[in-house]
Amino acid sequence: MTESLLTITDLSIDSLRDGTRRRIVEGFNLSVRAGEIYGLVGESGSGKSISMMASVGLAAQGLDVRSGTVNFGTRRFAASDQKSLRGNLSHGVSLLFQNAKGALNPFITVGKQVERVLRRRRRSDIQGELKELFRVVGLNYADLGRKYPHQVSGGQAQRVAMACALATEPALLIADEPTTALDVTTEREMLRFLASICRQRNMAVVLIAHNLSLVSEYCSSLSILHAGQVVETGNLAPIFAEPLHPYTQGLIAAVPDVDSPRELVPLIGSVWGGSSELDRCRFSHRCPHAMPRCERRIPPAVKRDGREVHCVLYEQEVSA
Ligand SMILES: Nc1ncnc2c1ncn2[C@@H]1O[C@H](COP(=O)(O)OP(=O)(O)OP(=O)(O)O)[C@@H](O)[C@H]1O
Ligand code: NI
Repeated sequence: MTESLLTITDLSIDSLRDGTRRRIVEGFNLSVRAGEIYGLVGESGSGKSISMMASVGLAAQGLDVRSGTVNFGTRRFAASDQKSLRGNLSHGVSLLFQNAKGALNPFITVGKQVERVLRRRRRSDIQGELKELFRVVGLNYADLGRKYPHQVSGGQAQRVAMACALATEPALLIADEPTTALDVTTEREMLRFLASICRQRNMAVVLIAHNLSLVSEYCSSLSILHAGQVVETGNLAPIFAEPLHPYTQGLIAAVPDVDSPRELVPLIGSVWGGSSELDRCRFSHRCPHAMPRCERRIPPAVKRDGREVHCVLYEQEVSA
């Protein structure tokens, strides 16, 4: 099996908003191999973006990285050392966000914007490489290179952003809801395309998303995050075949199935409800199986069939 490219271990992050300290990511782990698409799924506010941004040294103001280590290739960093993470990972990691159109500079043609990124690492044959990059992302440089961002479609803008991201030949791409702003057809096209680039370049991708069913079509491994805690993580197939965590079960039950339509089961309650105690399962206030011990400590990690589940329902397996 290929070695892991990026491994995040025991990442914890506090928020310092309004003068109060709040633990918003607790014991986050993730490991992605070269050439693999890794899905990171959870509801809005569950901590997907801040976990990944903090892992590459881009934790925003108001956040305090309390613990964790990041291994990237053969190097190891303390997650709290954001400066050194930023300095060292900026060469191997690219980021892709939603709303590419808004992120591109409206006063510079899309061709020039890709060219600028390209110039940071290449000295020769810039024009040839530029045309090639446009071709790789499925765009024609002659048609689009001289257009300004407002003159291209949302899907085309996202491809331009992808060309910028690929121009540095990253080993890892963190795609934070890259298709949320696109229509369903363009969204699938974009993800299929991402998957093929990932294979061709042996590039690792962490794909952050809300939509579990969509992500599951493209990734081989998955982490499901709830209120800053990973609830279930590992290989996609066993998680889908037999979701163990009640939250994963709820998410999968909420996915419409075209082949066998059934009533959808909406998840009740909000991500951050429940008591503000730190050492507890943060899903217990929404959980149909909640019991008193869920409130007493962070649930243990239980390994089963190529995945790990964090839930007291399986804790007898830890000692077994
Ligand atoms: N700069 C910040 N300072 C303090 N708290 C923050 C900051 N940025 C985000 N948070 C808080 O961290 C939590 C997780 O935010 P994050 O953006 O990672 O969620 P997410 O899972 O990416 O959600 P979405 O799907 O909406 O993007 C939220 O409760 C948010 O309010
Ligand atoms: Ni986010």
